[in-house]
Amino acid sequence: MNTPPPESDSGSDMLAAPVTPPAAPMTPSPIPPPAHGVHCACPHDGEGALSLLLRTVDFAAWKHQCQRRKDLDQTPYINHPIGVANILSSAGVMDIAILQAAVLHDTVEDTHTTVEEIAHAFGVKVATIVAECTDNVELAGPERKLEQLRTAPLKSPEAQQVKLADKLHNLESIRRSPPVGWGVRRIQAYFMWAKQVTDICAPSNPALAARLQRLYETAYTRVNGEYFPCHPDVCGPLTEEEKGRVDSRFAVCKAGDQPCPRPIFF
Ligand SMILES: Nc1nc2c(ncn2[C@@H]2O[C@H](COP(=O)(O)OP(=O)(O)O)[C@@H](OP(=O)(O)OP(=O)(O)O)[C@H]2O)c(=O)[nH]1
Repeated sequence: MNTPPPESDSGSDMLAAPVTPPAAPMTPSPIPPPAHGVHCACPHDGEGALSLLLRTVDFAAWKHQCQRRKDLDQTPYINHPIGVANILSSAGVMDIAILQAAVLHDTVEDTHTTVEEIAHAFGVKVATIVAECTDNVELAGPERKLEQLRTAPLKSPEAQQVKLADKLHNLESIRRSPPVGWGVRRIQAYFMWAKQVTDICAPSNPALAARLQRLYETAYTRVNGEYFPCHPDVCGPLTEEEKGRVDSRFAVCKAGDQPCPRPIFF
């Protein structure tokens, strides 16, 4: 007895179509292949801005996948570069190369990525901005900070805008949830140094500069239950609105969520 052909829900003419064996199932790999390493050329022919930006975010997420921020909640590192790009875009920056450079700005400094790799994947303009935003990691902390001050006026307006957004994101995250172990003095020292850098870069994007100025004038942080001005020289008195903001660090957590109990360092 002949067995009937398997039923199809795709209409009768599908029954007449030649049967092709199903493709072999893909073996899941523990680590997905770095699509960005396979794809090259910059940008891909005909690639739209949205696709290009997503490819850039995917590349950066891959590179930062093992890294966490220094805050108590051990936020995934990639939140920072995405946040920096979002600050620029919400300030009206539409140059896709600047947004891509923002997403990639810490890949060379903090991962094994090279400027050449970025140039290959995303083009020379993006790679040049990223290189300008990359500190010389061979310098010790204080020298690196002086070097940022020395080089800030020499940077392109594109790189200066990324620096403004980078600092704004770092400062806002310090205000909300300072890195583990940072006391008031360290927070204030970071704010004072950051202001010197952003004052130099301010003309590249007045809207971002104005946001930073507001932050310097209003930001407080809470350490051991006490409120302190983040920038001791320019900050005004503590307002109720600011107090609420400082206290809102758990606002993004759902009820029952806990911050990571133990710092993880990579
Ligand atoms: N605010 C904040 N910063 C964090 C956090 N996690 C990591 N960082 C990074 O730490 C650096 C600031 O800490 P510092 O003590 O001043 O720098 P250092 O560890 O490299 O010496 C910043 O990078 P940088 O390259 O040294 O300075 P920048 O040029 O990005 O400002 C910032 O991106 C976090 O949770 N909050």
